[in-house]
Amino acid sequence: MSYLRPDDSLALHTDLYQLNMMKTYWELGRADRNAVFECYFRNMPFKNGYAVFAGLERLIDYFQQLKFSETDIDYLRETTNYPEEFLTYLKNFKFACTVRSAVEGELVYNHEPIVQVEGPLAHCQLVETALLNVVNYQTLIATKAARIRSVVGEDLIMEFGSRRAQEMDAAIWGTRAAYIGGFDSTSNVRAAKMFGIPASGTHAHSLVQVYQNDYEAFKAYAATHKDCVFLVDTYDTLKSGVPSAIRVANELGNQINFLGVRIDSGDMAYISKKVRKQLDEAGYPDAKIYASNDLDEGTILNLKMQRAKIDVWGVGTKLITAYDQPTLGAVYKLVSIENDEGKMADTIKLSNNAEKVSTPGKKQVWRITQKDTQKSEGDYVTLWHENPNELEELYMFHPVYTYINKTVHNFEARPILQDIFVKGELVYQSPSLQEIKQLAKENHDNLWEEYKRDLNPQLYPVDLSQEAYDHKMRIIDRVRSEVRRKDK
Ligand SMILES: Nc1ncnc2c1ncn2[C@@H]1O[C@H](COP(=O)(O)OP(=O)(O)OP(=O)(O)O)[C@@H](O)[C@H]1O
Ligand SMILES: O=P(O)(O)OC[C@H]1O[C@H](OP(=O)(O)OP(=O)(O)O)[C@H](O)[C@@H]1O
Ligand SMILES: O=C(O)c1cccnc1
Repeated sequence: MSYLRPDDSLALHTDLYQLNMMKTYWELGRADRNAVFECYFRNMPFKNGYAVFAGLERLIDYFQQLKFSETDIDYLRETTNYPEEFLTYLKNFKFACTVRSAVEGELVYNHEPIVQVEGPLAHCQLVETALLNVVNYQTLIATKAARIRSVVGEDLIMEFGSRRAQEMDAAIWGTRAAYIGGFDSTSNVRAAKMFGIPASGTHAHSLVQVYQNDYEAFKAYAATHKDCVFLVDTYDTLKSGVPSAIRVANELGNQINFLGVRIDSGDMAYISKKVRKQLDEAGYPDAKIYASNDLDEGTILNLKMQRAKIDVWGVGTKLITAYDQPTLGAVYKLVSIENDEGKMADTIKLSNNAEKVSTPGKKQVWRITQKDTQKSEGDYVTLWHENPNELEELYMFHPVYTYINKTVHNFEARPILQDIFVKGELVYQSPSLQEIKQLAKENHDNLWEEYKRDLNPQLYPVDLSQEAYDHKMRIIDRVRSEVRRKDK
């Protein structure tokens, strides 16, 4: 394959402007200044009440392998005017940042840091693109999956998205994210092998088209497989598909496990009820009805409302492409930088849009839980040195609409950002994927119902500490008055 060099690395999986900024910092002696960047998103995906964090595993792999290869350096030499000294600097690059992050399966919310990178400015700058690439996609898909899980209840959900995913990486990592968010299995065998996710599947219309007859096709499949789910809608579900499935099941008896039938078109409420009746009357009350066809949480909820007799859901396109919202919109902003005196100076990005004004300073996010209910009261974003556990009561207020406030007593505060790398060394032991999935489920179970509803959930409070708020206001005033002075 001509496009992949033998030493292909992910170091160039970055925007050119990151390398150009690195060059500026390097040439002017700022590359090693300590910097803090934070990643956060501004709006809740799918207008959901929570998001499920995913992507850390791949980020860990990325940071661990982050190195410019020979051919990366050759490529830059050929295509840019970077001087040899800068190329040597890149060649010797060894990632030296401290990375703190929410763990996978954690519920996260808008306007709070979910990943923080601290270390040499040039290193922090290089990783922005890949970090956002991974977190934006995987957190989006895990959240979509959680929405779908929340409407199916205890039913099985199979991930069918690979053929429609935005390329191969998305199929693989989207599947993993979907599993974290609550899916039970995947049709993608490679993803199943890589991550230990159960692989599952039925068969396609092509099998029936090959035999040009439902009965012959199901008989062929049954002769070669013990577990059988027959796809019954190629010609006529009620008149041909289901009767043929029943005939094969009757003929083969215990030689097969007749698990059920799949429907993939038509009015699935109406058809599934008829199919249920046919299966029950034929003596197969345990045979399950599988359904697929552009399903998402909206259609599934609607089908449930119509009392569709569907037991297992196959979901592809609308999950893996996050059909109704193609990106999480997470950003990565500089919040603090070492100044000429060697002190950290907190920085801000101003905007006319209050939502887009960044919050200066290195921060921690604390999940505030009532001790008696064990339910979360909201998240409290503090400057790094603050610890709300030292307080008797906590005054929490909306960072824009400050009249929305409350005082919380008898609480505990759990830090969300965990140390993953310290000065380039991995210090975090990743849990198994099963443990991550379980954590996501427990977090979801422990959330108040009003944040979990599919439509118009309550806004989960993400508040700034008084100190973080005052600090932000002071910096806004200072920057504005400096701009005004220069303008005169
Ligand atoms: N009872 C129902 N209530 C609400 N939505 C449904 C119901 N039955 C099916 N749907 C959904 O309606 C859409 C129908 O899509 P479409 O018109 O492509 O299906 P079809 O014509 O039956 O099948 P195909 O084109 O794949 O042969 C799908 O998203 C499906 O999930
Ligand atoms: O509908 P999704 O949620 O994406 O689930 C995956 C779809 O993939 C298969 O269809 P196929 O590729 O044969 O296309 P078609 O049934 O849409 O024609 C399967 O029968 C599902 O319909
Ligand atoms: O196994 C299935 O039924 C399946 C797999 C991928 C896409 N659609 C259906």
